[in-house]
Amino acid sequence: MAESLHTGTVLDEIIEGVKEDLSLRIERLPLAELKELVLRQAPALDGYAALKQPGLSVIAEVKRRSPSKGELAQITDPAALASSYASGGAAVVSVLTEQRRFSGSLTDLDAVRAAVNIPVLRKDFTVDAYQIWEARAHGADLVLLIVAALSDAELADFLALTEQLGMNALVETHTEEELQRALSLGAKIIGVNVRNLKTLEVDREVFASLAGLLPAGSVLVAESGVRNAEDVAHYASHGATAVLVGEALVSDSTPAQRITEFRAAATHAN
Ligand SMILES: O=P(O)(O)OC[C@@H](O)[C@@H](O)c1c[nH]c2ccccc12
Repeated sequence: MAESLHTGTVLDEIIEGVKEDLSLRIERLPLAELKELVLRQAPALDGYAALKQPGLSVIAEVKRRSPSKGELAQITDPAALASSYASGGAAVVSVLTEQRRFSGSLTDLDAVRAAVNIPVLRKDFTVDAYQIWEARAHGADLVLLIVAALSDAELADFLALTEQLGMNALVETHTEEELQRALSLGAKIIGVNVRNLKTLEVDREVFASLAGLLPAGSVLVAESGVRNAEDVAHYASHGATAVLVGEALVSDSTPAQRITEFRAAATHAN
């Protein structure tokens, strides 16, 4: 286990709850049965290709609440929200499935999967291979792997499993050390979360400082704290190939237009 798991941070607390909820699901549906469901799924869509398209890609998130801000929006119809994201030109829809802090669920993931034909990211605190099988069983094409929550051995295992399942991983980093670990284990899609998950503080400058360390041509996602087109232009000018946006989209009355505006802002930044 990573050292961070013993220090009592927000991340540690979230993961504790995730593990408790997970053990109940495993009791209800053992891994062998879950694997049967995966066999019945259509093959995963290519999330890497979707993010590598020319221009800035937007990963638009279905996010009900957050530990730092509480409820963000009353999302009564996650399928309709996801459809509007797709119509605005989102490359990928992210669905938060963590229940205790983010009020997400696999039900939200199912609804979104049925509503759109672009790649879907299951956004959760992945600490067990079971969650990756589960993501695929529910039609997700990508999963989030948070480097701060995983040992090298776990990260390597989980990357291999996503590949085996035809999926992609968004590998989230926040420090140079985490970035180096992600790169040395062969992560293809790197995320830089400007929010520190141990303290929940946002520092947008973290993005530029880590982006500069990456080889040219990397698929690089700027995560968190996108408030407006200016923030998007800022990340794009520092090398983001994609931005991951939650709050600014769920709290907007016209999210499709907002996505179109974000994509245009990046064109001007380069
Ligand atoms: O709502 P925002 O500030 O646009 O952030 C979206 C996304 O980056 C954030 O939800 C996030 C990034 N990494 C995470 C890991 C777990 C849970 C949530 C997250």
